Amino acid sequence: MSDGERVAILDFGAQYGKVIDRRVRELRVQSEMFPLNTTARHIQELGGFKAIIISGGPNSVYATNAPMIDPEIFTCGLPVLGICYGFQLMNKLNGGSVSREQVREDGACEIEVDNSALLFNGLQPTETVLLTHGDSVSQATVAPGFKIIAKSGHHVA
Ligand SMILES: NC(=O)CC[C@H](N)C(=O)O
Repeated sequence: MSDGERVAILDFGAQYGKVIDRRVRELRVQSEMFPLNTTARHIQELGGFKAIIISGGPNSVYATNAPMIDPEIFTCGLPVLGICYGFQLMNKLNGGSVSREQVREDGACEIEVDNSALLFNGLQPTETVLLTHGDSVSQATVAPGFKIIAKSGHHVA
């Protein structure tokens, strides 16, 4: 990205929202955090945004009053990275579904990564990451047109 270009982070209440912000800035890309109800139109009117990140959050997409997102976020032409709740919401709103697992994954967990995917360039095929979720998306529930490029399922801590 060049000067003046930036990433919009929609904050769904993750404890690590500020960490996402800091990590993006460490990549020398400007970022700005917005409340979860920010519209795609608002982001476009501000100008200069080249991508959108949707953070995680404490809710389940099926909970009563689960926070929603402007669906135009997914059609406004900007690439979108959904993390945790953000990813689950993205999957649901694009025709997939989300299921509640018997066992939560919290803490350090091993994940398998398709490091031929651009997003994971430079990572090892197996990485240890911090997870906190009870809902999941699987091959059976992933939205049409989406491709799974990382998966969890093995607790290591
Ligand atoms: N980390 C998150 O965003 C968690 C999302 C959701 N509450 C879950 O348990 O799966």
